[in-house]
Amino acid sequence: MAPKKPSCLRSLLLPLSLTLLLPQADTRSFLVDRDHDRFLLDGAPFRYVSGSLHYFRVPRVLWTDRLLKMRWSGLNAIQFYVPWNYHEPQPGVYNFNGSRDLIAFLNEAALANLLVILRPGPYICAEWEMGGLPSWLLQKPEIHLRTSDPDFLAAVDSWFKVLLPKIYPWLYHNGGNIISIQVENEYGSYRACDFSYMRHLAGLFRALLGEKILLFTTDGPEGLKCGSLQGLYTTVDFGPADNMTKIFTLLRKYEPHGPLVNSEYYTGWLDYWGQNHSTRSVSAVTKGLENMLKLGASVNMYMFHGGTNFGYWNGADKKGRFLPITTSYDYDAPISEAGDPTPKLFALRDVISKFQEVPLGPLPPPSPKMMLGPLTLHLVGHLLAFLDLLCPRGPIHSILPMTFEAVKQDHGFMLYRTYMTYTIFEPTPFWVPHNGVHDRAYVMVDGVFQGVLERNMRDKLFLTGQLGSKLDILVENMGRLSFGSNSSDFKGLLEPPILGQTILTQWLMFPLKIDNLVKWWFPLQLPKWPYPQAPSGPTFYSKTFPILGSVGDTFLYLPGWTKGQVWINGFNLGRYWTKQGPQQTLYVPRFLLFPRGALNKITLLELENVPLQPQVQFLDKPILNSTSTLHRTHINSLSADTLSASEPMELSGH
Ligand SMILES: CCCC/N=C1\SC[C@@H]2[C@H](O)[C@H](O)[C@@H](O)CN12
Repeated sequence: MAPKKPSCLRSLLLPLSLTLLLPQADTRSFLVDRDHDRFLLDGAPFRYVSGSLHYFRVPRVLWTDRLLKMRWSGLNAIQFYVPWNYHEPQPGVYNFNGSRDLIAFLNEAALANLLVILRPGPYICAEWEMGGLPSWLLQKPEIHLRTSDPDFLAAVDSWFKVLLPKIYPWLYHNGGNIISIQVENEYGSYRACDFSYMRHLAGLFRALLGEKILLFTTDGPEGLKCGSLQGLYTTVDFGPADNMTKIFTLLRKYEPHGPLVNSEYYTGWLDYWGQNHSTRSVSAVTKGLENMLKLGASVNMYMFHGGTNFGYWNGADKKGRFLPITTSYDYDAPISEAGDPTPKLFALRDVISKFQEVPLGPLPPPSPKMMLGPLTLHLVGHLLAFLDLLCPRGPIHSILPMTFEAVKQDHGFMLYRTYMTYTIFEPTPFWVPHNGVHDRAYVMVDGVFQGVLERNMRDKLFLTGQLGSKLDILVENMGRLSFGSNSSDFKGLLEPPILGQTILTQWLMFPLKIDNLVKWWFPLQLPKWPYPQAPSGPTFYSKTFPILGSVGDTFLYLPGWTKGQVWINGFNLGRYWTKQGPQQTLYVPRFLLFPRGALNKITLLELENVPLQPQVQFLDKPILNSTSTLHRTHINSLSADTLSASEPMELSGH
């Protein structure tokens, strides 16, 4: 389906027979039939069986593959968010190119014969950085996010006046494939409960999208009171372990008539670094789906394909302590992070086939996988040795430390530097009051790594140093809170650190542009290391390697490394945290790799400790469920030849 075109042009684009069959834009409709508790599509009873996938977690070259697999699974619709921060990196600067080409994704979905349930926010949650809100909103520190705060609404209006006109032609009644649009996201779970805000959003959507498009809200059962709004169709979200009858009965208090809708039926769940890998059983998920379909409900399965939090895009939760989301968003979904069908997919397809026609024909086979290595990486240099290149504009000086937001550093890392104003002979406590490290701080004195301070976890180190010694603190932003009562999750040193009895002042802030360095400046002449000790702490390692045969999808395995960031041929693959788990491998889509002997390059920024053998491997299977304790047993279980293989060998691509 293409967006609205003059009917004469449409008839030229389509064979006459098809033109006669397809309803013209002026007769296309997607409506709620309250008399019969159902949807109507072009006047005929319709129920959607939908699945969520996020274009912003899947490289564009893989969109078609994932969408066709979802169509083959029996889905007739997909649901996805639009992350504001993915498209407006700075105020008034917009990016809808490449893997951000939202219209191209809508078109790919149309070509796969999939309708679309769109969720443009402005807040989206989704375990995405700051729930999709741009961090530059926090340059006004007093802003009240997700409320009728005029500063927040002004930014929202400006963003939606760019976004919504782009999707207008893609609304179903205009000839496109968007059948409904969600306003906000689980607003009832947010402390503000600001109806003026929700009414403002509803008014903005109506003003820019017209009266015909179905607008809806989604909330958990406990959020319906503050999350629903008159004029917006109310839907719920719940998983296989929840009481469907009880929740749908509660929903009927808000929508006495019209189709029952579960907008997020959880097929799996998210993972946090340091916690066990989450799964949901095939039997429970399929049973719950069948029960809902028997009721005539429309259902969206969250997630149907999870994908990956590449780069720094993961969000975080707060459950007693700060919990960053892992790089993998596999979600134990029916389609795996690498795009492979799982037993859960086939079981769900069988259930769907009992209620509606599913496409025939074979599902595309799993993608070719490859193993490689182990590769031995070499030391490129300590992060401090590249400071001039990492911060070409030079540092910002301030008496007190400044946050990432104050210096307009959205993601990644910032170095904070001060100088010791007296000699400290005895190990002296060093800490940041009020849990003020957001989120991890790698502390160095004259280039020597002293240890890590971690939000909620580790708040004190003991330091010594000379008068005039450099005290360097590399602070890592581990992703802003994507759920919970306060999304104003400022990053950096939120308070001036204290050494002994001294509040440390006179700071230099170096916002680091690491991705630019990795992309453009490596390989470099090894910079001179100005300190007597060997580099320790944040250090770059790298390896250039050929792949002799064809390439396949693969999973980067970093045994013995601690925590850091990885780039493959300049692409930021995401964070690793081998020491914490449960994720032990990073998904590497084959299109990132050069085949047939061309040179590839892997670059690591290891933040803590490098293994004695600085090796990595590429495996043909992911390891997502191995916390550090389990991990050692897992290492032992890996076949000896896998671990002891010599340097790069011919690919076992298959
Ligand atoms: C008890 C759950 C409250 C938080 N809601 C969640 S956790 C996983 C999912 C995604 O974040 C999704 O974006 C939310 O809308 C609902 N949900």
